[in-house]
Amino acid sequence: MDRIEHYIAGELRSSEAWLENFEPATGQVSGKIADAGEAELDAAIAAAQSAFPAWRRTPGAERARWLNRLADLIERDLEALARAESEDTGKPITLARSVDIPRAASNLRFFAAAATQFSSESHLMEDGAINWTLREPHGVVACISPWNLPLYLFTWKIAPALAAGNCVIGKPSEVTPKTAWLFSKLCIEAGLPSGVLNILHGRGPGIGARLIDHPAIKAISFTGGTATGAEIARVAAPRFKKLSLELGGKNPTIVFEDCDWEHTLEETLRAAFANQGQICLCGSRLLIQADIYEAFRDAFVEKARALNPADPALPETRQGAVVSRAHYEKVLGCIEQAREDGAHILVGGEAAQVGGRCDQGWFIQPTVIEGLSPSCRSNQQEIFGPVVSLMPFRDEEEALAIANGVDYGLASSIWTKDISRAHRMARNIESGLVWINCWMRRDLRVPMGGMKQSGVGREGGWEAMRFFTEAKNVTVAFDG
Ligand SMILES: NC(=O)C1=CN([C@@H]2O[C@H](COP(=O)(O)OP(=O)(O)OC[C@H]3O[C@@H](n4cnc5c(N)ncnc54)[C@H](O)[C@@H]3O)[C@@H](O)[C@H]2O)C=CC1
Ligand SMILES: O=C(O)/C=C/C=C(\O)C(=O)O
Repeated sequence: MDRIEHYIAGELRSSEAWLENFEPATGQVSGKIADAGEAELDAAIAAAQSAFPAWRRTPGAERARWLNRLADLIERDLEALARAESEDTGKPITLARSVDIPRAASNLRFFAAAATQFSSESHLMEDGAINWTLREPHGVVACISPWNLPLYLFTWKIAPALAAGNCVIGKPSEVTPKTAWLFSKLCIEAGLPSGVLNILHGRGPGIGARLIDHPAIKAISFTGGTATGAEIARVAAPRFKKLSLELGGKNPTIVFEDCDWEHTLEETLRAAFANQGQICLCGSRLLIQADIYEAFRDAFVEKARALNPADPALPETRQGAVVSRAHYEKVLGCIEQAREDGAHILVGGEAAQVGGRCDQGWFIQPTVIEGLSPSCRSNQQEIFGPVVSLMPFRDEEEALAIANGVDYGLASSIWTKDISRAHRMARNIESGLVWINCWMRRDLRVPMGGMKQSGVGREGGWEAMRFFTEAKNVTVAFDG
């Protein structure tokens, strides 16, 4: 049984209170998680504050060396980390091995490079002055990450924060704490200076709420549900803490009659069901042009039927378990609600039975539904599970009206060979990310984030480095 402890001032540290950790594939307890309280928060803040003066003065090239060293250790331990991620989340081991853990290392390497390239700007004034814009780290910042891509999103936040010279209190999801705990052991092995990074485990409404409220926290980067994002904004905004909120989505996948058929089928299936539909970028509304609606629907349903949930530890598994009992019940409840609203379930619609060691696991059949109006609950609320809703559309105008007719605006994908149409759609669609003939092709340099209730601010590339710094402009007059 794992005993998952905090990482404070360069050491592992436990708590009086403990939570249980579960393995979604078996539904069994896999370990205990220390649940941080006031004392651990105070210790972590004190450690970060005392590390900050030296860390902010550490040259970018040296901060980069630390981040690269941690990336090396992640790559060395890829197999163990992938296994831990799969056990903790229920995701297929193959996905953890090929996506989650390599991306965690890439995040660290990417922002290591950024630390060496991020520079001050200057602007000459022709009447005899020069502006010199400094970018200074905030001090102690909070990085709060969710359970769907645990180490991937944890490192996506802490890497730019550290690269920019901040000291960090990381708060991984209490649902999937394991890889952040293994990462803290790698930080100890690497000898990362004490207090530069601290990791507190525990309940969101407990230590998470305390953390965002703490006056020493100058900026908060959060990824998770929209309701939690709203609560964080309510607490943080009146104290003028800097906020980056990456929240939910109800993303449209828009398939035109001239799409590349096989490629579109494969990729829209992946967009709907990757990680059991538990990625904020997943395409949970599949809009299909009327002329091809029935043929595309039938081919899509056939492919979805073949995605049998199975033991995530097996290398051939493509669909694993959903992350927790609570989430399993939530998703099944959403399917029930769709039924009540009159949905026609084309495939799935039930819990999936996976035998053997997974007999008690939290598996849901990949589910495809149709027949609901764009405005009904199932087509408006984020389900965040293996459920996709199909809707026909006549033309671009109707596709845009459906696509934009939700409170979210995170991601969209457009499938057509007509590049002019693709550009017109991209211009008019309300989402922070638009993919044309691809889905989730990630370039770490691009701004990543959403419009409307999908969030505030952007992550990635220079956006992240700017978020984790405060601009200070110095104007120097000279005799021209
Ligand atoms: N990126 C995304 O779009 C994600 C969306 N979700 C959505 O959110 C729904 C709820 O999932 P949850 O696990 O409850 O996610 P959540 O948004 O509550 O949790 C994300 C992180 O926030 C922390 N947290 C929770 N309450 C907090 C508070 N008051 N102050 C500070 N930190 C807090 C959690 O401990 C966790 O580390 C899901 O059903 C799903 O629809 C969940 C995870 C990721
Ligand atoms: O940055 C990415 O590649 C993916 C981000 C995904 C999320 O933020 C999410 O699913 O919550």
